[in-house]
Amino acid sequence: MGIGSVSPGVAGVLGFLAGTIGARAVAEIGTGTGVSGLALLDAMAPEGVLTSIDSEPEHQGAARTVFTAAGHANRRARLIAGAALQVLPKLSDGAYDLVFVDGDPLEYVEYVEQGLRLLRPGGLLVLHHALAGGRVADESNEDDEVVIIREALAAVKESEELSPVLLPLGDGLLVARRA
Ligand SMILES: C[S@@+](CC[C@H](N)C(=O)[O-])C[C@H]1O[C@@H](n2cnc3c(N)ncnc32)[C@H](O)[C@@H]1O
Repeated sequence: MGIGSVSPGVAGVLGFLAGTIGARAVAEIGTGTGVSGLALLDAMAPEGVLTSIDSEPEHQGAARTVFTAAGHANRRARLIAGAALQVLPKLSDGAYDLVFVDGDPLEYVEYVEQGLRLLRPGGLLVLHHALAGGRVADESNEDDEVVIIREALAAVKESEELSPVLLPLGDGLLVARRA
């Protein structure tokens, strides 16, 4: 899956979701070069803050340049360099309106668990690559990341706190609302 940015369609849906709920606090796993982050910042409440995690500081440097060029003040993007599974436990319970997952697919089960903890009631969990380009539905495919994504989707489906819909955008975008 690499470090590719979200597609324009996925960026559009992210912006639509963040704008519709008037998001003031968004957490993102996988800053990359800032394509999804920019869509979120553009659509969030004017003083809203994006907290975005990436293990590669140079990716975040590129994202910062994009955010600044678009006119977003530094205080609106809290970029945290580090491994997601080390950073996420330090973020506050129930403090986020939307959590966007676009990090390491091998960690998706833990991201779902952490995302649920971070979201306020009514908040949205959004998982990129949820269909892994059709590989998730191919029962003969047992690649590690595909198996883990299936486990993450099962955890979302089985959670009594999450109501999911799966959108055929990019290589699958799962949106789940926390009760
Ligand atoms: C698909 S890219 C994110 C693209 C970004 N959302 C965008 O639209 O521009 C995935 C990013 O996750 C980061 N990443 C991968 N594994 C990670 C981990 N365990 N912890 C934190 N970041 C990670 C990579 O460095 C990469 O920048």
